[in-house]
Amino acid sequence: MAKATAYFYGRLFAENPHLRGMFPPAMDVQRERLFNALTRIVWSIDSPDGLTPYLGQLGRDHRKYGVLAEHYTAVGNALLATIRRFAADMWSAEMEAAWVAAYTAAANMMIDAAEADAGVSPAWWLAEVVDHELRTPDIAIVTLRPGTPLRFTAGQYVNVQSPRWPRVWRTYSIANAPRPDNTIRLHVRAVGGGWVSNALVSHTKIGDSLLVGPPVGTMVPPCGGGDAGRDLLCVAGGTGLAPLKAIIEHVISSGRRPNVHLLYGARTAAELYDLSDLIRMESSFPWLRVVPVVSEQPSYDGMRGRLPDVIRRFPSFGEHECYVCGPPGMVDETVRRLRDGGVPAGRIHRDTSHERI
Ligand SMILES: NC(=O)C1=CN([C@@H]2O[C@H](COP(=O)(O)OP(=O)(O)OC[C@H]3O[C@@H](n4cnc5c(N)ncnc54)[C@H](O)[C@@H]3O)[C@@H](O)[C@H]2O)C=CC1
Repeated sequence: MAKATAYFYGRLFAENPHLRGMFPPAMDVQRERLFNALTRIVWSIDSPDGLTPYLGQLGRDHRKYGVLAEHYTAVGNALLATIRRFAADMWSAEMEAAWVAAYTAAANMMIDAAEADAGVSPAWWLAEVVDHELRTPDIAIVTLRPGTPLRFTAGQYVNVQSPRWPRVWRTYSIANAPRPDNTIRLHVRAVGGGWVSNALVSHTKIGDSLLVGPPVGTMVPPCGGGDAGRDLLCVAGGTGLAPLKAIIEHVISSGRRPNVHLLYGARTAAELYDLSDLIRMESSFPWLRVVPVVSEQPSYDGMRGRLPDVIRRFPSFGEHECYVCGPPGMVDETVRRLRDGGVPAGRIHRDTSHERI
């Protein structure tokens, strides 16, 4: 696959040199994003119900790059040349016709969504940093106030760009439900080699400006019907807490009173960077139960273990609406355990960074 993506970008930039300037200098994350998007489209081609909203979000999110309708033709040609080359013997005229039709339909959905969005919403927001709190040496909580209101649903995420790294966008979940003052909070861990995360944690201060893309993501709270009445289980690993905190805030502000279990995992007690806030939420909303779980500190005197294992110590969550977010390995294993424990797939909502646009 690495060879095919390298060929694709080589071909795209050779035939359209002016497009290179739209991409960041380092293409590693970009390659992965393209692969994720294409995989998602190919896997969903027979289920347009899921694909239409996904392509709509993808099209709207691409406005921040300055993407125009003609760019889709350039990308389509480079993709076709790549598939033709790598599928070699298996490729036929019928397959090519089917592929062109599928690509054109997908591109048109993205273009239509972007055009409709252009009438009602900015392509990106300039946001002022109004608070910056270092909770551990490498985790910061950054509060932003977008210049014009950014409408989102609890559980969604945004792409963020720092002036330090032009054209490099990284995704962060919004860690709060919509607020009257329009501010949004991000939980950011500086990761090794992470350009944007290090810029946000160590080189950003109150008064700075960042660029924020449109809200995306489908891990949102139940919005009505029978499921809205269910109790909730939220399983958060590290900064994967962010969207789950937003969902819990949303549930609290909706006036509903379901029981909410939040299992909040970190490697050490010191990494439970948001525990004091969560305990405050717990004391004002008695239906919320916060359970901190520490996996790599034998001296910790609370609940110890790995999140997927800890779930088994509780009575079944078979009747709950379950939300899981954190490192991909943790999410995969937790989802598997919940399924094994009798939770139907439709009631498990997940968000991992590798599935992001
Ligand atoms: N910052 C944000 O807004 C969001 C972050 N995320 C993702 O959440 C993750 C958070 O990472 P960190 O804070 O560095 O977490 P971490 O690596 O410190 O781990 C947090 C918890 O997950 C458990 N864990 C880690 N890997 C596991 C595995 N393979 N199997 C079972 N349990 C495992 C740990 O035991 C710990 O309890 C990142 O992958 C990030 O991309 C997801 C959504 C939003």
